[in-house]
Amino acid sequence: MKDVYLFSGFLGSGKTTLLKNIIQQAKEAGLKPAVFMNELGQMNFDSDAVEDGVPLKELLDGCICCTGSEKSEAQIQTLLAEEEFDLLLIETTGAAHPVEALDAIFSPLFAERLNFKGIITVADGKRWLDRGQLSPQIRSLFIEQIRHADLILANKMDLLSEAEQGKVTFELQGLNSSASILQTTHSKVPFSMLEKLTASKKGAVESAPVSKLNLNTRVFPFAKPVKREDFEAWLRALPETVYRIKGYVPLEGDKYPHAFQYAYGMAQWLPEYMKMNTQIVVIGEGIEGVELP
Ligand SMILES: Nc1nc2c(ncn2[C@@H]2O[C@H](COP(=O)(O)OP(=O)(O)OP(=O)(O)O)[C@@H](O)[C@H]2O)c(=O)[nH]1
Repeated sequence: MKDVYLFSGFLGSGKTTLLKNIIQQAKEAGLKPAVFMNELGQMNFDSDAVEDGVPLKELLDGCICCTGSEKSEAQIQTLLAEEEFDLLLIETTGAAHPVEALDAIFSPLFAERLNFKGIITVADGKRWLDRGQLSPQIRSLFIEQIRHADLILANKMDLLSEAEQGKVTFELQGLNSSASILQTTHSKVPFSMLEKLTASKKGAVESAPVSKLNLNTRVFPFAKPVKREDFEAWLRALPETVYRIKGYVPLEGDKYPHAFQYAYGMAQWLPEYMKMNTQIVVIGEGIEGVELP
């Protein structure tokens, strides 16, 4: 039996960061992880985060739930048939309801082969404190992701004061008293803590299905390099309902594009050392009017 862990959490909360940490730790423990990811939008930036040699399957353009769990089943079946691995790490899109995403894992096809260990939900502490600014549907998804977790990471603690850290932890625990909760920065959790999980039986899903969310994704290819100041001014002017941007941005004067991440008002630039497809994906509500600078 192969242990399966499901990583849940809102857009930009730190799931890919967790994935990278756990891949590293599992390898150090002599285990071979495989990864199954799905992405909202047709681009697979996050798969760049998975190092070579780790078996990886992706489901682009949607979440496990809304593109049909059959497709996910097929991908997992291929992984099982073609690859040697000890554990499976599944990163769901930030727009997925964690329980709906379980459908594929609990397929009778895998009953003898997969041992589901639990849902690990990464919650962005700052976003939690400011949840009043989210639309009701998005807020309820955020809450569902916490309620169904077996382990909650109260993440991005470095961005909060001690009092805020306490408040977040207390409130998250109040939503789900049966889950363990850990305060983290950059989703740092010992793999041994995940190994100790034994998943609780998941009940019926009561909340609004994700398909009713008004989340949209748009992909913007760059025709030419942009000035960093112009791009940053554009970011500041974006509506608050833009939750997530990722991609590769060509900057004037630089040979290679920069990997770019934006989550909840915070931008991160990382230099790249090779040619990448210069485009970004923007995820949010009411983003029809958004155009590149
Ligand atoms: N300051 C701070 N930044 C963090 C922390 N954890 C992750 N980040 C940053 O937050 C951004 C989003 O992190 P990811 O791990 O890509 O988030 P994700 O949940 O995989 O995002 P999606 O796949 O879009 O849902 C990145 O720029 C990370 O470097 C943290 O604890 N503190």
